[in-house]
Amino acid sequence: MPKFCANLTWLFGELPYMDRFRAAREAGFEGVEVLFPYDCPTQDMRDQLVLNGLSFVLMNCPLPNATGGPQGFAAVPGGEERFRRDFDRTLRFAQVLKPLHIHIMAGVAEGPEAEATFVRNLRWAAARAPRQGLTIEPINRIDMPGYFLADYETAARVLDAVASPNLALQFDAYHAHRITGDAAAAWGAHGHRARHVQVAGFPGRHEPAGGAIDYPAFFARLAADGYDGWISGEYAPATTTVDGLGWIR
Ligand SMILES: O=C(O)C(=O)[C@@H](O)CO
Ligand SMILES: [Mg+2]
Repeated sequence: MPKFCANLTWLFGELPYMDRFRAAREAGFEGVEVLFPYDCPTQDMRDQLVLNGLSFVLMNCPLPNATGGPQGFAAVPGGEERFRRDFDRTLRFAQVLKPLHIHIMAGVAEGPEAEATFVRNLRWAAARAPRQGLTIEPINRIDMPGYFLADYETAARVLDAVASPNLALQFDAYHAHRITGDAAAAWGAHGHRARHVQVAGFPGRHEPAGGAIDYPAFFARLAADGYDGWISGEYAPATTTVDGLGWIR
């Protein structure tokens, strides 16, 4: 049985943030992720997780940049100090929130020097928090122009170079389809590196149903491959969140 979790940054947006935890539980989810859980009282959020018996699956590093500047510095040459400071701040939140994974964002950069910077920073982070699950995620450059990590071959090289047991691939089927044109084939080639999966329909990034990605087949493939991590709904509901949850059944 797949473990589905709800991305509360995208789902249940009809509700105030703190009410989304109970709504997710009532809708049948056993886990949630929040991309940037930084601007709410951390203990209140922890209480919601415990009260509703929810696993906290994932959060992002770094904190959102309130000045509208770049999001993520892990692959930005010259941004090492900023990356380390941000990572340590994320770890302080993580001590309370206890996420299974922290997704480390690469930021906007390009070229071999950026890749070398990414590897160095990830090695540092993996050693700094050896018991914390960490992920990196290829994100398509149409949605995030200039984002460094925008293909699976680079992700594979970086993961091999870092070679740390607590760093793995975050496989977002929506991005995979936009990057490669075939999410299922990308999973076939790279899914063995994944410890976290996110899903959304293509091309609209609504519910994972009825678009270009055959999700019933994709979920069956994950199960056949022995994937036992979480599958997160990270999409913009086409109508209301609850009305759109038929895909889980
Ligand atoms: O954009 C995505 O897809 C993500 O998973 C986010 O973590 C990026 O903010
Ligand atoms: Mg994603």
